[in-house]
Amino acid sequence: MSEKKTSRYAPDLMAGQVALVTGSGSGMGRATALEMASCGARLALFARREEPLEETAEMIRAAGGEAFVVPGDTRDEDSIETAMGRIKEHYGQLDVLVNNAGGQYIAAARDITNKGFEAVIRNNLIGSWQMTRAAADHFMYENGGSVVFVTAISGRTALTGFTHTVAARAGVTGMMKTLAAEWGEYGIRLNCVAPGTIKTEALGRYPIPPERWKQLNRSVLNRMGMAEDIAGTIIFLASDLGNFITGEDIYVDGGETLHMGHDARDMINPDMFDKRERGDGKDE
Ligand SMILES: CCCCCCCCCCC/C=C/C(=O)SCCNC(=O)CCNC(=O)[C@H](O)C(C)(C)COP(=O)(O)OP(=O)(O)OC[C@H]1O[C@@H](n2cnc3c(N)ncnc32)[C@H](O)[C@@H]1OP(=O)(O)O
Ligand SMILES: NC(=O)C1=CN([C@@H]2O[C@H](COP(=O)(O)OP(=O)(O)OC[C@H]3O[C@@H](n4cnc5c(N)ncnc54)[C@H](OP(=O)(O)O)[C@@H]3O)[C@@H](O)[C@H]2O)C=CC1
Repeated sequence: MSEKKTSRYAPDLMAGQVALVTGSGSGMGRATALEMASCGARLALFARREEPLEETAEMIRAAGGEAFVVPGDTRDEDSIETAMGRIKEHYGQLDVLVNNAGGQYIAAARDITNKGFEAVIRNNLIGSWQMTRAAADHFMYENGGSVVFVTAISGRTALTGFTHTVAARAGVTGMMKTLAAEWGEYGIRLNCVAPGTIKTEALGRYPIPPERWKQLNRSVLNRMGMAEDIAGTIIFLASDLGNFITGEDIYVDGGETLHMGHDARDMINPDMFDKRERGDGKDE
């Protein structure tokens, strides 16, 4: 690794380890891949679009790390098998899987069709299961490993307009806990990171005007979450720092799920809400 690489963790924290990060062409997946590389991990980058993945790989290589691209769809078993085969060929091992790929559309529950519900379950629950099962089959039953799932605020709170994805993410959490109980004997640790509202380009795809994000940002820390906030937690869980942690579900949401029934400070000084940031990935 060259001197260009910077990390908040020790530069050899993940030395000798191979990590597969899904959805690593953008947002939190990219931030995680970059920081894992700066900790000495060798990366396999997985998503549907090759070009953004190549950009991430280039960024890693430019910083002196090692990465290669395996395009695929978490919903497609064949592409997952191909990816696992290529990782075996290229690195001969897989120690860490980050199931970060996902997405959904916003809709009122009464407007979600069965087909639409199923599409979101496939993208966010079944896709993660398929990746995890394949990683265990090909690598982790034999050598152990660590799996981190990126979910979303679910379980602790309702999120109207997102019934399908809340169901999927809560499903991932239940699956993770059960697998953690079953697979401890193979040395496989599994955990979830549940982001709150994180400032990535993805939020800009929602049909709301930028100024509305200030009001929607419910973090009590007076800022939006950043992709790096999530990356740091994923690495903590995936690496040896989290060696005795399995079956955990960590919310990284700036206190968004603290559930203030009503914020009475608004009656004392309404100006204190002015500092909230917009969340569509762009500047004010
Ligand atoms: C106002 C916002 C307030 C937010 C408050 C803060 C909350 C923050 C927390 C949010 C948590 C999550 C954040 C993020 O995930 S960021 C990511 C942003 N999302 C995206 O980037 C888009 C992701 N979506 C997709 O990739 C696809 O839509 C999906 C994979 C989910 C489905 O694709 P697929 O190809 O499998 O399915 P089809 O296109 O064939 O469609 C099948 C049926 O699904 C329904 N559908 C699909 N898209 C939509 C849509 N945009 N609107 C309505 N319905 C949709 C539909 O029934 C389809 O069937 P038909 O084609 O027969 O109609
Ligand atoms: N931003 C936020 O506030 C929150 C986000 N989340 C979740 O966190 C994760 C990362 O979010 P964020 O970085 O913001 O979003 P992005 O949209 O930037 O990243 C998601 C990535 O997943 C990939 N992807 C999506 N579906 C598939 C699939 N079926 N197979 C393979 N790759 C896929 C996409 O790449 P490609 O299109 O090339 O396949 C994309 O790069 C997502 O699961 C998201 O739903 C959860 C809570 C809040």
